[in-house]
Amino acid sequence: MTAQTQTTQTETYEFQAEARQLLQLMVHSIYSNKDVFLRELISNASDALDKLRLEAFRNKDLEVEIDDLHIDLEVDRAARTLTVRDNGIGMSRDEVVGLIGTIAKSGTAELIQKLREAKNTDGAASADLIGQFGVGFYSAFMVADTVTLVTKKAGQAEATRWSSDGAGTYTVETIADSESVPHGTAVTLHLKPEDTEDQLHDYTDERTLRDIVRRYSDFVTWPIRLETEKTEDGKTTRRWETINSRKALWARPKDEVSEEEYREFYKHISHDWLDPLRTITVKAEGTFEYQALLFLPSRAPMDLYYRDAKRGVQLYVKRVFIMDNCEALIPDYLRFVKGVVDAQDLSLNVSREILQQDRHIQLMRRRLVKKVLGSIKEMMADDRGRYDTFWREFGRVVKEGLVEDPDNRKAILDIASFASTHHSEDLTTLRDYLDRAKDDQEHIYYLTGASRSVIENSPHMEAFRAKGLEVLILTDPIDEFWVEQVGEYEGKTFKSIAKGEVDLDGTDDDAAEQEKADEESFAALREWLGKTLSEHVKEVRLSNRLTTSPACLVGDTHDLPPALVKMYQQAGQEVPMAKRILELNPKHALVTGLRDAHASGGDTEALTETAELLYGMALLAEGSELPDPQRFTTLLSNRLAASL
Ligand SMILES: Nc1ncnc2c1ncn2[C@@H]1O[C@H](COP(=O)(O)OP(=O)(O)OP(=O)(O)O)[C@@H](O)[C@H]1O
Repeated sequence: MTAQTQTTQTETYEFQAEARQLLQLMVHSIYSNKDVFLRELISNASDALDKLRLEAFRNKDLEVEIDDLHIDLEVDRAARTLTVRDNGIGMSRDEVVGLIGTIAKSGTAELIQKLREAKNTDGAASADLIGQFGVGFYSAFMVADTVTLVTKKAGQAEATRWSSDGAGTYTVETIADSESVPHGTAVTLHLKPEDTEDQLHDYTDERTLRDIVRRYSDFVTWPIRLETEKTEDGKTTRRWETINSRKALWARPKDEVSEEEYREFYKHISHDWLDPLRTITVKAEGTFEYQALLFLPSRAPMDLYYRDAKRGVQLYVKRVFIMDNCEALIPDYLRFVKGVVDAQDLSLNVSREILQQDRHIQLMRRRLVKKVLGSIKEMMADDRGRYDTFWREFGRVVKEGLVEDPDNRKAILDIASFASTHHSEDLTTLRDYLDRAKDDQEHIYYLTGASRSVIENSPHMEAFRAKGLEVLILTDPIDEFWVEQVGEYEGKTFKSIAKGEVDLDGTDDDAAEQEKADEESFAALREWLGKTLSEHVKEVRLSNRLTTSPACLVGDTHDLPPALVKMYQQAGQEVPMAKRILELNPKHALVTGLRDAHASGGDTEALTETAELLYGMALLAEGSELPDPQRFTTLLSNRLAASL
């Protein structure tokens, strides 16, 4: 943002690049339902009133009147303007520049990139994308050519005027006669001409405004007022009329609230433009009374995986807004849940620190978590399609709970689903996995890796495929952590197929005899290979998990898997990489050939090179990196050249 011109008081600024790009999308209206601009402006005004009431309560020196807080819609039909005015907290000049001229949200750049791509192909897709983000104030430019904002921060003397046509720049000036400006914010829209074909309605029309407010903002706790005209006996009078019912939705009995009201409330608090996937209501009576109205969104927000991702639950105390992003109420792994919790018996002065320690709050949090997990479970049973959408969007985050929240492990595993070798696309629950398994199967087999195809083609999978045993395919980074910690589900232990020995079924006598013979005939090779590859592996043994590959690498049961070690190392922790075990397929020609060449005292250098190649191939087959790719390719190309 750079100041280009400067008069005594008016400065022209450029919008931050990302803000400019988003604005352009607004001006060119990628979103078909333009009425929602009013919801966004009312929502901002309502937040500003909440903030002022709280500030006045906390700061007794702030001399402001808070008995008559409201949002006014003012219409000037002749000038074709609509003003949304609140007498809330207002903004200082610096805040106007910082808050309105820039977008400080994580993920903005990615969103714009995606929007650009989607816009070229599909308008609906881009509207969907913007829905995940919420553009708030900027949506005014869908319906207005010019937007002017006059604001004065409560308790300060200076008032500021901001104005822009939504192109590259905006102006900011300090108002000379600041005294006469009341605290709060007035946003004036110079409306574009009506164009019903483009769903651009006449926003100076009383009926239109009433309808939009009733539809989107009825439950806003502050009065939304409209100046109406009445002609009686030839005399016209004007008066302010409150046009929203102001009923706090969470306080009303569930059966008296329509689905649509819940949906609009969700959009009001979440700034999401899509409908929620599920609505969850909680009511607790007794010594600690509270009500909660929570929602599962239908789409993951852009910033879900950023460190500064906010939690979506707001805390109210006796209908008074206290704070956004209340981390004491909902754990990190449910950070996507949006909603409101209204507690009766807390002080309005409650701070984040106090909340963290409050025993009642901890109990409340536990109950909310149970309710959310329970609701997901219900959705799994009664609406599988919705559950699948939910899990696709949020499953990765929910699985963090397996590590973060040991008390709810079972409940989380109950609602989790996983890719598996049972089906190429559909996910499976653990319950279904166990139902398909043979009664005597003691383990839930899994393999972690970078992608489905790497896992499916890994040599570790061979014997399991041959025996028709189902293996879970775990590809999310978080999977590496929880499988290590969770241990079991319904008495069956999780077992990595790349760790420890496998004993897939009782071996018959013939097989046992064969095994014994193999052990003897490969003993010398194993010993020699163990020495030759000692830098890389701690042991060489015969495998019964391979059918087609010559060799694979496996970990000891209690070793950390290499991917996990790498993650810890990237996070700056010193964790040594444990050497693994090289398993040989005694039926593979390369392995028997190597045994024979070694037994007959073949060229040591050539044998050593073959050993190195064998180790390298085992790494490649499981999708790991080679320690020295250059050397591997040299050895391999020499071999290939010699064979031609
Ligand atoms: N009427 C208002 N009174 C006081 N501050 C306001 C008002 N309108 C906007 N703001 C400030 O400007 C900021 C940006 O508003 P904007 O509507 O663009 O985004 P938002 O409401 O924070 O989030 P979202 O993009 O999800 O709607 C707000 O967070 C608020 O601090």
